[in-house]
Amino acid sequence: MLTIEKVTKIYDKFKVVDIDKLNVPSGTILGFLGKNGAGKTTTIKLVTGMLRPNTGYIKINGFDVHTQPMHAKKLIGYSADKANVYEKLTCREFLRFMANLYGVKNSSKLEDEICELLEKFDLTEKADNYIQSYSHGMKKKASLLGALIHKPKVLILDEPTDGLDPQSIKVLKDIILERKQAGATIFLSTHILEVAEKLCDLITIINKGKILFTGTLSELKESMGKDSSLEEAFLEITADLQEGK
Ligand SMILES: Nc1ncnc2c1ncn2[C@@H]1O[C@H](COP(=O)(O)OP(=O)(O)OP(=O)(O)O)[C@@H](O)[C@H]1O
Repeated sequence: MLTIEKVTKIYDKFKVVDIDKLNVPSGTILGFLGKNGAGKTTTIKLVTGMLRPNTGYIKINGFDVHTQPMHAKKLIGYSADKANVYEKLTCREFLRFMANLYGVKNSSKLEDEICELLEKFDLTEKADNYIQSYSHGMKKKASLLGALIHKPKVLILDEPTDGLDPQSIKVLKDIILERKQAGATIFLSTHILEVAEKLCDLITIINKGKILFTGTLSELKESMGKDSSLEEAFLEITADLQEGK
């Protein structure tokens, strides 16, 4: 469960994030959508505790990210928009390191889980090569595996499909659905509306730091008063704001 309450983040006197309330229950995938510069990455950095809000609070399964950071951060798996990996490690070493960081001890079970994830993402052959030698997409996959290896209760993914090939996108979607079935909370930002449409239980649209809509896809269509696609609804909602309607 993820709770955002009265959170603002101010840069140069502007509120780049100004969220009154957002709840993502356990066992739910929320797609966080918005135009470039809408405030998605800043919100994600606030949720992961990398940034401190000017006002308000964020809770992960009831633990405040800023006043109880160890309890809250232990529950989070995070993959950044630009792959957050240690390039001087091999991918296998990186995954062991990430698991250990979150309290998972070295064991044959962990080694099996690492092998399984590497295989699913087609990284087995290069698993013992340094990440610095990887392509952009391979680094992104390593970063995603680092977020998944400890089976976090709350998974935060910033542009998770960016740079991935279609096979890996399918594998990632299946893993996200499995984690949801297991009761995880998944918060993902994306510009790929097809990903949001197919995968997400809830959609949030943010613009200029403020949430314009949160609900299911059918509620979004209902609010538009017609049977529009997510793309049409997204363009219409954000265009209205641009024109100051
Ligand atoms: N460190 C910073 N200093 C000043 N302004 C910042 C800083 N970080 C972000 N901003 C501003 O905050 C706003 C939101 O940026 P953010 O990166 O959260 O957008 P985004 O929705 O993730 O965009 P994109 O889809 O392009 O990645 C932008 O106007 C950006 O210029």
